[in-house]
Amino acid sequence: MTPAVGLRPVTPLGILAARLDAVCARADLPPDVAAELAAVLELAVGFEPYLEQHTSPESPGLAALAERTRTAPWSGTLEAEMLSGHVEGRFLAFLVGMTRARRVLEIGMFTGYGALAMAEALPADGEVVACELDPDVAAFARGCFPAGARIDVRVGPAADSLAALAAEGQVFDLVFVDADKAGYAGYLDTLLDSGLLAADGLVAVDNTLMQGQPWAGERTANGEAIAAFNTRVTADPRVEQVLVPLRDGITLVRRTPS
Ligand SMILES: C[S@@+](CC[C@H](N)C(=O)[O-])C[C@H]1O[C@@H](n2cnc3c(N)ncnc32)[C@H](O)[C@@H]1O
Repeated sequence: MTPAVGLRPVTPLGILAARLDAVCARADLPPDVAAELAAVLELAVGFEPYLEQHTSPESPGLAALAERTRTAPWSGTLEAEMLSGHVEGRFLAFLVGMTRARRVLEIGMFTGYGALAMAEALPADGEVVACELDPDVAAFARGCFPAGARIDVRVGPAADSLAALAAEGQVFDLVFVDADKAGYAGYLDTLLDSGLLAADGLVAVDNTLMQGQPWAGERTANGEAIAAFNTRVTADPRVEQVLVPLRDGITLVRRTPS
């Protein structure tokens, strides 16, 4: 996604472009190095806008939700950059359509962009259940959803919501995991072990590139958590997976065919 004006880059490519831009601005570069760096910068800067331009547009409801999120006064651990956005939303909507999902679960809703993108792609009898820890952002999301959006919001720690959903006997065809990174391994175990994930269900796990931290530079706590999750899931014989380099990385996971 193209970072909106004022938003800091949060994808490996966005960070790469910003760092290259800073290097290119240096006045002490030899002309041939400056010319080569400028060409590399052009490649990096144009990549994510090109994806946006060649992806079907977002619905008016999603565009309005994204604008309200960008202009809201965030504080604490929540920030506008958390929003998944146009290209990722379209990707999630494609997953709903391709898997013919009727029941979708989101773990980590924020202002509801991913939840609404998936809900828009559901058949008439489908539903999204979206888990969110923060009651204020859950209320913000509810205020953004159009009438009849078919999104059941569960407020509280996702581990508790998953236990409740499992106790209710709920089963999901598609699950989007996008909450606390340290919780990812536990969420995947619960989905696989509790019956929450349909036998042929698909799990999409967000931020599995975590701004490049698993393989480059220093790691934050989130970088450590994602590196450990990636190592664990790759070695897990219960599942097969592919890491799609969209935005900050989305790993698609499903049970290994028997
Ligand atoms: C990256 S944002 C989600 C973005 C959203 N999926 C979208 O499509 O725009 C992560 C969200 O997970 C929530 N979260 C963090 N820890 C959580 C937990 N333990 N249980 C439920 N939600 C949690 C945060 O409050 C935040 O709103």
